[in-house]
Amino acid sequence: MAAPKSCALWSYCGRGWSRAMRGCQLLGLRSSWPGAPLSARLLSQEKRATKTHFGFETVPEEEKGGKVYQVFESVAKKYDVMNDMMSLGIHRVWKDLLLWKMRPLPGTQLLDVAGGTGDIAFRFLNYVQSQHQSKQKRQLRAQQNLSWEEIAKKYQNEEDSLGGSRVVVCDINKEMLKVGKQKALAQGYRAGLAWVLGDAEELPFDDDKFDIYTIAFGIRNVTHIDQALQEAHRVLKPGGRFLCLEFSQVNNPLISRLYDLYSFQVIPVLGEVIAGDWKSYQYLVESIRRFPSQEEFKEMIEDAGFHKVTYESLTSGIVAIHSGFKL
Ligand SMILES: COc1cc(O)cc(C/C=C(\C)CC/C=C(\C)CC/C=C(\C)CC/C=C(\C)CC/C=C(\C)CC/C=C(\C)CC/C=C(\C)CC/C=C(\C)CC/C=C(\C)CCC=C(C)C)c1O
Ligand SMILES: C[S@@+](CC[C@H](N)C(=O)[O-])C[C@H]1O[C@@H](n2cnc3c(N)ncnc32)[C@H](O)[C@@H]1O
Repeated sequence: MAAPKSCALWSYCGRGWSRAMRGCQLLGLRSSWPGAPLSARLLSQEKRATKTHFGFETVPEEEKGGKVYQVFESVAKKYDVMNDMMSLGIHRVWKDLLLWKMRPLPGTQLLDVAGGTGDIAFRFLNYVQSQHQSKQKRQLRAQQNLSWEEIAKKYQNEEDSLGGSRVVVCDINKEMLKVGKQKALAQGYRAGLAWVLGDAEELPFDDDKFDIYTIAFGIRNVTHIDQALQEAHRVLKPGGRFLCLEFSQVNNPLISRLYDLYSFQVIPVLGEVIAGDWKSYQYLVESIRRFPSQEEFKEMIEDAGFHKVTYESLTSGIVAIHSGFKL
């Protein structure tokens, strides 16, 4: 597996450090190389010693990104079928609920980070298209004197059918995006949709670009969650909304016992049987247990500068949707 080029960038913690590293990269330098300035080498050694978690494993920070990349490269082709099997289709309801919470207005510019195979983007396009069609129907009913040609013209323009709304799917993994693009082609999604390879911790977009930022089942995999949240804040327009759908903490002790049983005894077995990949699904359930609780995550979102942060737990807290605004 070839880790993405931006792998070296995973070994930073703050923005300044990231920029310095990027500068070194552009100059073809690495801070660990003997030719690099002493201060950069010392910082690099310090960073190398910083540990994080990959599921229940403790790993050096700079290794986590590569490991996560491998997981999703490995599961990409079976990803959608696995989700339906493991969740008995419930993940579809959770994703629909995210859209209902979002209620995008005509002309919404959405960025779906860690968008993978496009589930959120396709739901968004369906939603805005049906909203726009209803609006057009209402307008047509009000303009009874239009000719048939004029009516047909209104329905023909594909770009127009979305009322100016657009979605950009951004994901770090080429294989996940490849599967997503194939799905889009097969299901006839073309207009208003773009696919971008990029890291949630260092988004390849200008400041104040998007009305809504979504991340579904993605942020748990990011090495520096605080950095990803700051990036979300940066790319949103003032007034823009952050929405995150992620596994969370089950508070009912009985459900929690059943959930643990299902997670640890069933999910990796399904992973092995269906996708031939026990390890990736073991990582999935372990990473869920490592993720902060609803309240802790809410605080992290507030720390990144978001206001009016709220959350809603779904299915007894198996997942939660967090929402916040950039003011
Ligand atoms: C590598 O990384 C990943 C790979 C991926 O493919 C996906 C993701 C990201 C995840 C998504 C996009 C979401 C979709 C994927 C999942 C939901 C899989 C993860 C699943 C869990 C962590 C477990 C929770 C699942 C659910 C609540 C869905 C519903 C499932 C059931 C109700 C289980 C029913 C199954 C059986 C009855 C089969 C027999 C099971 C046993 C013998 C074991 C014992 C099990 C039980 C007694 C029942 C299980 C009970 C629960 C799960 C709790 C029920 C809770 C309530 C009803 C509130 C990715 O990062
Ligand atoms: C469980 S999938 C979620 C896909 C999709 N959002 C969904 O709900 O089905 C997690 C995705 O996060 C992506 N990912 C992991 N780390 C990332 C990062 N640092 N930046 C962008 N995407 C990342 C993975 O490549 C993968 O496609």
